Amino acid sequence: MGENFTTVNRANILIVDDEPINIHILSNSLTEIYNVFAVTSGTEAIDFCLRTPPELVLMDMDMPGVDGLAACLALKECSETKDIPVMFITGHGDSGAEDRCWNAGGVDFLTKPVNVNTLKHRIKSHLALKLVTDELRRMAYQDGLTQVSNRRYFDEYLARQKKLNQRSGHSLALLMFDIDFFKSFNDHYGHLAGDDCLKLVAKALTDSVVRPADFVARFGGEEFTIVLPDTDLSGAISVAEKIQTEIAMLEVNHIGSPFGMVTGSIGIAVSDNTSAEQGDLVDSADKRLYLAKTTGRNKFIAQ
Ligand SMILES: Nc1nc2c(ncn2[C@@H]2O[C@H](COP(=O)(O)OP(=O)(O)OP(=O)(O)O)[C@@H](O)[C@H]2O)c(=O)[nH]1
Repeated sequence: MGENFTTVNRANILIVDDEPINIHILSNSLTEIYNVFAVTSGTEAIDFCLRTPPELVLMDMDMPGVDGLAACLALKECSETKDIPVMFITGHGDSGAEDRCWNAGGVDFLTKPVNVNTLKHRIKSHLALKLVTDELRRMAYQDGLTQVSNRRYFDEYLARQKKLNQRSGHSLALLMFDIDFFKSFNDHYGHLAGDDCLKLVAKALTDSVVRPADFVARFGGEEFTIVLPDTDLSGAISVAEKIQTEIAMLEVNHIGSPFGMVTGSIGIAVSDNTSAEQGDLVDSADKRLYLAKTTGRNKFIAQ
């Protein structure tokens, strides 16, 4: 004994098994260390993971209806659940069954009856690995200064939303936001104050959007983008107004601006089935941002 299994304290683990007795055995050996949840079918597992993604899934292979392999494949195909590690636990010890589990996207394979000690070690190791990969993924996709998503993630997210938007026929809105007279802000208050200002603006932008699919990213320098899925022109305009209010509420003094305070300009582009944007959404939003800049700043332009 003396082994410490709590590297990832109270991680959430989902057990998927159609036999309550198996759930009972596994859950009894893990509840002291982890938050253990259980469902009895592949369909319930997918629903659970979409609503409250656990850190790890222990998946039975054979289940009536959607079996473990199909459930794992479905989890791997969905962007919200694809990074949840799935460990298969099965009565089949043959290499064919094992191959099917790995091919479905499983990260591990244990045969019944499960050796509880082995199970705990394997879980601990997978959770430690997930912690590191989650952190690396976060660093790869987040802007280090403002903590909002970076340009790389924005490109991926927008491409994904465009595809969804084409399939559903719903509208997709994009806002480009740029701080006004930011060069003179840096020149007057210094670069560190400029960095603080960027952080405040990023927070104000994040506070301006409410839906889970709404997305804020730093496009580069003092320019940010906001992606609003399933949002039409009037929805995009109301978000732009909210952004202007939030930025005004920051009350950051800016002596080099005619407005006396930090403000921003916004270009809005919306694509939908009826009035598809000519060309690229980013390009359209950028052109309108430029127009907002050249016609006074501290405003938004939508068409
Ligand atoms: N502090 C700080 N400044 C940055 C950062 N990234 C870009 N900038 C500054 O943002 C300023 C952008 O200046 P310009 O592109 O001339 O735009 P502007 O002064 O805001 O003028 P308008 O956009 O026309 O209102 C430059 O001085 C950059 O150095 C950053 O990460 N931190």
